[in-house]
Amino acid sequence: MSRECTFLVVGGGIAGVSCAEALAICASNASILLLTESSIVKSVTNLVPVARYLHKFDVRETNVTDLSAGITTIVDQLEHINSSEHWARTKTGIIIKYRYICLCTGGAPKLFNAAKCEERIIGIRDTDSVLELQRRLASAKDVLILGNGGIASELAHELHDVNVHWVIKDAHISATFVDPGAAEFFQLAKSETGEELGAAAVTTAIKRMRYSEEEQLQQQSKRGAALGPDWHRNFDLAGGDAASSRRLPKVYYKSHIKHIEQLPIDGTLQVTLKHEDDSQEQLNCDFIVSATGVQPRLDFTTDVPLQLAEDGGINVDEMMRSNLCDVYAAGDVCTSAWDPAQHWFQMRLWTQARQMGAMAGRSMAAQFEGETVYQDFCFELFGHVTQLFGFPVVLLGRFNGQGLGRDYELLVRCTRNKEYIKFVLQQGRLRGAILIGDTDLAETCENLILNGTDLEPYGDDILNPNIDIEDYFD
Ligand SMILES: Cc1cc2nc3c(=O)[nH]c(=O)nc-3n(C[C@H](O)[C@H](O)[C@H](O)COP(=O)(O)OP(=O)(O)OC[C@H]3O[C@@H](n4cnc5c(N)ncnc54)[C@H](O)[C@@H]3O)c2cc1C
Ligand SMILES: NC(=O)C1=CN([C@@H]2O[C@H](COP(=O)(O)OP(=O)(O)OC[C@H]3O[C@@H](n4cnc5c(N)ncnc54)[C@H](OP(=O)(O)O)[C@@H]3O)[C@@H](O)[C@H]2O)C=CC1
Repeated sequence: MSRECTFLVVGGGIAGVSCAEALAICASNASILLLTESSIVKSVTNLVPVARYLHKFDVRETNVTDLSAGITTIVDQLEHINSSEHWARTKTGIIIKYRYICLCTGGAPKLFNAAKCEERIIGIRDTDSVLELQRRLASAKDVLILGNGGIASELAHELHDVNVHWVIKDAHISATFVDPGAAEFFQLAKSETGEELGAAAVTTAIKRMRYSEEEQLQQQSKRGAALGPDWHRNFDLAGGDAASSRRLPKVYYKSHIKHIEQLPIDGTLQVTLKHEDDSQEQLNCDFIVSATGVQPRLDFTTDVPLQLAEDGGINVDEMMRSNLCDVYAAGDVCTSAWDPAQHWFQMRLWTQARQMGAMAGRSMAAQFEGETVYQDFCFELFGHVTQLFGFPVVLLGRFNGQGLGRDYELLVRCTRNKEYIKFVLQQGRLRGAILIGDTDLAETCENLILNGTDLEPYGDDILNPNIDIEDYFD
């Protein structure tokens, strides 16, 4: 059996669907085919602007047949691409002749490797994996979460009726997203949940510090698309030990797993942790959630090797082109290999999957129509809107001083249990910000970063709670 199309998009996650939708707008007369291994695809809904270039949105699961008019679909798996002859073959043997192809095959959890105990180590990616987590939780008393990024932070907050052992390499929680100050803010808020907050609790503190000082202070399914914002709202993540319901997760800082052994009697895992000071500690758990990042998914072959980045992603240029002729890539499967703008860097997130998918769609359409297209403005500024430990969080620019070396200052305002605001300043200019709580500062920060406004003359007043900085600069 064979099919023919102008544009072939592979993957029904947010990148693939955004790409196909952009094509349906920009090249409405061309044939667009979406090839995806699951009949459930993801699309963006309820897009709400948080600032000029920053949006929050929900992700909807729909059946492939409900996609916009102009997009036809095949539920199958890509097996091989012959880029020289412009055709692809699926697992069931369908040959698809295409003019342009975009690979949006996402990623898979990069699991902690422990020989003989694999069966008790799980990752979270799609609905199936959460159902598996739920199944194991039902009879579990102790769970070990390994990793310190998005998934670990969400699970540490959401799991209940189970003892949570959270093992992290760093000196503070949620290190991929926040700094030690924000981590402490979250932990305090979590431990005080339900308690009455006294007057002292809402005192605001402002602190400015050099980076180096701060450093001294802290010594149906088939495999489907990745889950997304608020996925845990749809699942009850209760364990099998109601007695532990109110206990906070136990965090093992600066630690890593040295050894795991499965006990013969009941299959429990006996885990030996090694701490930074070389001391060791043993704990038992029913299973481990390895929340240790993603690796790009490339379960197909190509006639000419794809050029991959160090992290295993397909290298793409600013037009989302790979090294193969007329082969594009977007989302978690790709790695940006262009010279990034001053305030942008790649993180494997919904937002970027959507932006890259749409960019690939526009870029392919322009190539087809013989038009010129420029890289979208969204790649000028890193922006991420999320929720952590029940708080709204906005991350902008180089929010953790990424790539700034030691040459920057931090200005922090913190109101316990209410808000945490951190400005990353370099030579008086705002280079990044962490905004936790309902701060209403996202758009102002976005402008300050993009305009490179000199904030030196305002000193610490820039975060003075009695001064409305929105009025100052709008
Ligand atoms: C638990 C969890 C929570 C998350 N929470 C957030 C969040 O709050 N905010 C945020 O910004 N990001 C979040 N992310 C990250 C976000 O989900 C991903 O960055 C994003 O979904 C990537 O989209 P994608 O389209 O590139 O890949 P995916 O969503 O993985 O989609 C890839 C698609 O390709 C298909 N596919 C793969 N191989 C083939 C093949 N050979 N043939 C055919 N089809 C194939 C898959 O079935 C899938 O449909 C979360 C991720 C996880 C796992
Ligand atoms: N709210 C949100 O925005 C959310 C986003 N996501 C996204 O989903 C994807 C998957 O999430 P997640 O798995 O949490 O990935 P992340 O990349 O967010 O975090 C992975 C964490 O695991 C650590 N790690 C890696 N290898 C090991 C190891 N062998 N032992 C111990 N720790 C290790 C990393 O440390 P180090 O960095 O030092 O290597 C890092 O702290 C990510 O792209 C994430 O951004 C997920 C959930 C929520």
